[in-house]
Amino acid sequence: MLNRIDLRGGSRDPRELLPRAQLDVSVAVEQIRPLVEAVREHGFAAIREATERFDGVRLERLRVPAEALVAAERRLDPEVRAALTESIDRARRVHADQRRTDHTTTVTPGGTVTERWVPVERVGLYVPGGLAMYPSTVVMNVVPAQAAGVSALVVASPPQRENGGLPDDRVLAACALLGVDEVYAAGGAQAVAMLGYGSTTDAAGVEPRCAPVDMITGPGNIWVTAAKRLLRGLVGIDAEAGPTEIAVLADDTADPVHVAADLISQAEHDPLAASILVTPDEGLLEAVQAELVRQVALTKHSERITTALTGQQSGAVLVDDLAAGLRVVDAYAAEHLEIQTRDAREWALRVRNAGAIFIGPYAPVSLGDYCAGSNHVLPTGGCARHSSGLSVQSFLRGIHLIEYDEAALREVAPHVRTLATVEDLPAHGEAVRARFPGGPGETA
Ligand SMILES: NC(=O)c1ccc[n+]([C@@H]2O[C@H](COP(=O)([O-])OP(=O)(O)OC[C@H]3O[C@@H](n4cnc5c(N)ncnc54)[C@H](O)[C@@H]3O)[C@@H](O)[C@H]2O)c1
Ligand SMILES: N[C@H](CO)Cc1c[nH]c[nH+]1
Ligand SMILES: [Zn+2]
Repeated sequence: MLNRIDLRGGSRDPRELLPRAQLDVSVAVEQIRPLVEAVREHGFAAIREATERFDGVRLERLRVPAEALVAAERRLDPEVRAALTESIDRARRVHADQRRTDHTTTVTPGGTVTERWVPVERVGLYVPGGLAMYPSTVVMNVVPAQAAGVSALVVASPPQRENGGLPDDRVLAACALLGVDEVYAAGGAQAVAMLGYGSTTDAAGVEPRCAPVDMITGPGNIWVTAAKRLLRGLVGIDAEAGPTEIAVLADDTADPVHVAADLISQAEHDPLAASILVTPDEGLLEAVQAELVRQVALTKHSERITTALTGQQSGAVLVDDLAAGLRVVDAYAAEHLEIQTRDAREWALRVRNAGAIFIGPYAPVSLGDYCAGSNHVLPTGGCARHSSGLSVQSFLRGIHLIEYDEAALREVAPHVRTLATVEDLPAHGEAVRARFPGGPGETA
């Protein structure tokens, strides 16, 4: 089912040989650029037009009324409430430990630098809702933002025809459970543009407008990811968290039934999702291929799963040994990496590039998607080489406070002046000299 890629005995850079989706984000950026520009110029009217085109919903208003949030929370199925509560509780415990404390370094007597951690003020959280509904993503966005101390949280999620043009009911309920009351029925690139530029909230412009945010986080399909890339700079964004990826590094100890189930679980998100098996064991590879055929036939979303598994972004990679497999998964930098080998933890500690690593037979990616306590908003498309998943840190800025007294500045002044001269920026040196009019020796 998966394309077979044989890297045994080869010496080429695995990055050239590894599968990745053909439709890359930069292509999608050009596709959605006119839409983002339209939202910037025409606000609600452009959002409404795009929503009708892509979501099949005619919007009357963007802002979800407070009563609808309360009602969704009341309607929540008790089992779903219990599961969401558990997910929130575990995520809160992990994210509380990520909080940062201010730190002061005494660089010299009388000279200190303090790093103060300050939350971003107003944040837009995107919660997907196209092929699947994502109340769990409300949890993964909101919990770290609240732990960081963000004061204004705004959620945007696609309107659903079945819910009268409001976002999915479980998504609304999750917002209510977490105390988020500013929620907009908008999806795709138009939602990201609305968050970035702001907009009036209804056709008549009667309701208060959605004020622009300082930062946009959250996962989404290729158009959401493209819009975030386009708005980067105007607003902060987290890592690009696009179509889901799973790589499994496995040896002969792995159970092919588990491996296949995990590959399928993430292919379920999107026809563009990527599932990759990396193994030195040809027997395991064949057994997983057979299991995929068997399990896909039994699963609900078999059509999009088959598209994802047979697409050029997915594959079964044969390597000489686990060390070679490690080089492959490092080059790929998967959003999710499972290690199903002997001494799995040892191998996991050697990995350099991955969004999150799931170790051993009892830590499937689905656990992390919902209830491990870890965050499921993770970098895709190779971004794990330079970025991390969503965390408290994503919502904080470290601001340096520089405090030097007269003696401390005098002591270092010659070095400042030397560097200013080297860079041919003499006014920089003068700004120090002006404080010591007594002469070049920095004596007052
Ligand atoms: N990396 C992560 O952390 C992570 C976490 C959860 C989900 N995901 C990914 O999020 C994605 C969710 O995708 P989804 O589609 O279900 O929901 P989505 O909310 O991301 O996208 C739906 C929106 O896309 C827009 N759209 C649809 N077709 C379009 C087109 N042709 N041009 C422009 N816009 C269009 C619509 O307006 C719609 O509102 C999946 O790819 C999933 O793998 C990633
Ligand atoms: N696997 C997704 C991250 O790529 C997260 C998710 C949410 N719901 C189910 N799965
Ligand atoms: Zn998932």
